[in-house]
Amino acid sequence: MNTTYNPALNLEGVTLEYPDGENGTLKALDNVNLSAAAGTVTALVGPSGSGKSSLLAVAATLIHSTSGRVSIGGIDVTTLHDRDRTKLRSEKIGIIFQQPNLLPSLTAVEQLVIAEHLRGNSSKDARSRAMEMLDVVGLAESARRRPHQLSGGQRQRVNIARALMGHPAVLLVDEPTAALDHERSESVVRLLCSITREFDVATVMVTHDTEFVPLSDAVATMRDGSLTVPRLIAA
Ligand SMILES: Nc1ncnc2c1ncn2[C@@H]1O[C@H](COP(=O)(O)OP(=O)(O)OP(=O)(O)O)[C@@H](O)[C@H]1O
Repeated sequence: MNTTYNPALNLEGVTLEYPDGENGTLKALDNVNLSAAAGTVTALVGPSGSGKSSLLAVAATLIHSTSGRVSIGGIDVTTLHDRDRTKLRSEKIGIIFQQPNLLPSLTAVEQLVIAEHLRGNSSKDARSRAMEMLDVVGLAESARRRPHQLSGGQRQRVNIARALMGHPAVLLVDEPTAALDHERSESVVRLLCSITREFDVATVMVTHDTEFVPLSDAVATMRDGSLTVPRLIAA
């Protein structure tokens, strides 16, 4: 029996350097370790410029770390060829940015169906799964609305539903409440927590709203590229 435990997302000794000046480098991530298990939300906090978005971009396999290991479900992505990494990203990772980036001319359900087509899945099931995911985020009644007919909170819910379309194992969320008022922010964070449990995904959420941190399972702080060991939050 194989008893090896592989967290959904694992970063080990990850360092990321950006070129800075003529010969210098800037260390945006400095020996970062982070492990996120399925069904849990890890909140990532820290001052501006501390490296939070860099960490998400490396975890999303959108940029290569300078050194260290990034694993998704036990697969070391740092050793994969570009095509395999792109495939793994599309099959395992859902990314939610602060701005939903919806296409203005498409209805809510079409936003989800087109994402599935871009993923190479043009099956007829895409539409029924899209309706299902809109229902999960409480927008079944708004499936035929276009972005300008939705509130900011509803647009962010479409964004979340779209990220769920590909059955991700890992959800990476960057400031999901940046454009929302307090009430809508809280309901979006609560929704992210409940889908994390319902779909058994590992969610890492960058947030400046420390008020909502207690809704997550653990919190880790970035400071000058270094990450503290995540602290568990009592239920
Ligand atoms: N493409 C880049 N090239 C060079 N330096 C970069 C680049 N992207 C980010 N940085 C630098 O890396 C450091 C970390 O930036 P990052 O965006 O990850 O921080 P952050 O914690 O997400 O900040 P914020 O909360 O303001 O979004 C900063 O010093 C930033 O200036």
